[in-house]
Amino acid sequence: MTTRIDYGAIINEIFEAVKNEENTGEVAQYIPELSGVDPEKFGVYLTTLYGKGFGTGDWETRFSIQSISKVLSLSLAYSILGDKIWERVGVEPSGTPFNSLIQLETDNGIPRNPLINGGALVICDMLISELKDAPIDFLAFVRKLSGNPDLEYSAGIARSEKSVGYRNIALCNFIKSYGNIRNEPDKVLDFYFNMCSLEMNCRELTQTFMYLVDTHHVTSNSATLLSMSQTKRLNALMQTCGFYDESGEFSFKVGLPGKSGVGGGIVAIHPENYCIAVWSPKLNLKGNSYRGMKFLELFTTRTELSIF
Ligand SMILES: NC(=O)CC[C@H](N)C(=O)O
Repeated sequence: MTTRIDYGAIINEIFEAVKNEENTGEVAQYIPELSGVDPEKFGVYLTTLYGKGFGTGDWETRFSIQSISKVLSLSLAYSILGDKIWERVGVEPSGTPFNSLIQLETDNGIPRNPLINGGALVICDMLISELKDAPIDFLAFVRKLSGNPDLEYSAGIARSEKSVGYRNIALCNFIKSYGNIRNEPDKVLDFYFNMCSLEMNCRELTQTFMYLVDTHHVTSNSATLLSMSQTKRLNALMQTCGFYDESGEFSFKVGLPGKSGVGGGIVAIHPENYCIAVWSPKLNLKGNSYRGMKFLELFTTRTELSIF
């Protein structure tokens, strides 16, 4: 089915159309180091299941992947601990912003899902307990997954976020008060800020996420990471929770499992078919890339390749 689609031509055409429209929204301001990123950056890359790649615009420029990293830490924790992780974090969409504290009190410190900040902090806590040195081991894991040994955290961005990280510090301490953070909050937060500061370009993102495209384990080394059922579950979580309180909208308009980050990146998966990454730093009011959402909506409409 997919071989007849000229991905390269379609990507270029939609890229030009979106680029010629007004670029609305704002670059994330609350992390000082991120606020200086050029708002006009715009890149796209698609990798197919069998490794063909198509890129346009600024796809070679690395950016801060921020919350997209939450899928990677979740995958690692899931591969180590299996279904035990669901005792400490839920699988329901939160319907609230990514850094919201509001449900945690009624939910006794169990975050609604692992893709909001509270849930990701609990996953970081699990990894600290399980790994010898979580920041180092996690980076090694991502490098292996991506096949790219020179991926790095951005020390500057991690430091910058930590210096104003009041919300995440509050979240981590609040969850700790319910006993759902086992390690020292400072240690958990340091790992979390490092994890979010990981930098990749659009192509590297698609290559890293191929394990979620290859749900039947036909090409990549994904079989060594997660079972087929676990892979499907991760895609289900991205479908329902990947865009915070805009997850319904993303499903409605794009129709793919995906994950966004406040650096302006979005990665989306068409299981058994392709992975696509878009980067454009201006965010809408829900914290998702304005052009990224627009591009993907047009892309799945044009190719008729959403999962629905
Ligand atoms: N949505 C995001 O990408 C948020 C990640 C960011 N590091 C934060 O914790 O606020």
